[in-house]
Amino acid sequence: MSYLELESISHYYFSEKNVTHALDEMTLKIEQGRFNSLLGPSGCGKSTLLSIIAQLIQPTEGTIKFNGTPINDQKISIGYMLQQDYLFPWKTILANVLIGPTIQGTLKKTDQQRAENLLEKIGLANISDNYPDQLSGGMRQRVALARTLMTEPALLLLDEPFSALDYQTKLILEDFVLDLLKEYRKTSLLVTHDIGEAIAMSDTIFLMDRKPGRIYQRIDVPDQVRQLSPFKARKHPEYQKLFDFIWKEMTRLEAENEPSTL
Ligand SMILES: Nc1ncnc2c1ncn2[C@@H]1O[C@H](COP(=O)(O)OP(=O)(O)OP(=O)(O)O)[C@@H](O)[C@H]1O
Repeated sequence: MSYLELESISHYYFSEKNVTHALDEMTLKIEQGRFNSLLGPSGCGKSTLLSIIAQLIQPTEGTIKFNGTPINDQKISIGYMLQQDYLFPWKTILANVLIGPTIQGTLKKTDQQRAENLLEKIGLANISDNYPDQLSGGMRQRVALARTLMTEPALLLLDEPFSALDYQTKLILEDFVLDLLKEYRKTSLLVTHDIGEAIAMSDTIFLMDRKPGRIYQRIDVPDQVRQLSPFKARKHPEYQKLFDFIWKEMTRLEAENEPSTL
C-alpha cells in the first residue's frame, strides 16, 4: 500500500467562455519518507495538482488515497511551502513559527518549547525576537519551513519555494531543507521547473507533459546521486547524465506541444 496514491485524477477549469483541461487521468504513488518532485513545463498543471492534494480544490474526477483510504474521509495535516513566505511582518520570528497553534487557540507550553527547538535547528534561535524584515530571503524561508514543521505535517507540499532566491542562497537552502526533512522523516512533493533542483533533491521525479497535464514518466534518481547532499550531487557524473536525459525529454515535449507550422 502506498502512502499517497492518486488514482486517475482529471481536472477541468470552467469559465463562461472556456473549458481548460488542466489534468488528465493522473496516476501516481508516493512512498513514505521520500522526497519527490513534479517537473514539467509551464502550464502542465503542477500547481493545480498540489491544490488538489492539499484539498484546496476538488478534482473533477479521480480519488486520492492516503494510507489506502480516500483523503476526503480523513483529517490529515498537510504542510504547504510557497515561493513567498507569507510571514506576518508585525510578529516576531518566534510568534510567526507559533502562528498555527496560536490561531487554532491550542497554544501550549510544549509548543513554545518545540518552536524554540526548531529555531535552534534552523540556526535562528539567537534572533527569535527579531522581525521578518530584519532577515534575508533565505532566512525567511527557513522560518517558513519551521512554521510548517510546527504543524507536524504528514505530507509536505513545496511549490517552487526557492525560485525567488539568488542562486547561491538557493543552493545553500536546498541542502539545508533536505537535511531537515530527512531528519524529520517527512514525505515531500516539490513542484519545480528546475531540472537540476529536481535531480539534486529527489528520490523520485515525476516528469509531466502538458495540454492536458499528465504524468509522462517516473524516474528514480540513482542511489549514487540521491545519497549525496544536493550541492555534492550536482557534481556527480550520474547527475549530469540524468540532467541531459531529462533536458532532451523536456525539449521534445515542448516541441511536440508547439503548434505546427506550414
Ligand atoms: N483558476 C483557473 N481558471 C482557469 N484555468 C486555470 C486556472 N488555474 C490554472 N488554469 C489553467 O490550467 C492549466 C494548468 O495550470 P497550472 O497553474 O496548474 O500549471 P503549472 O504547471 O503550475 O504552471 P506554472 O509552471 O506556469 O506555474 C493551464 O492551462 C492554466 O492556464
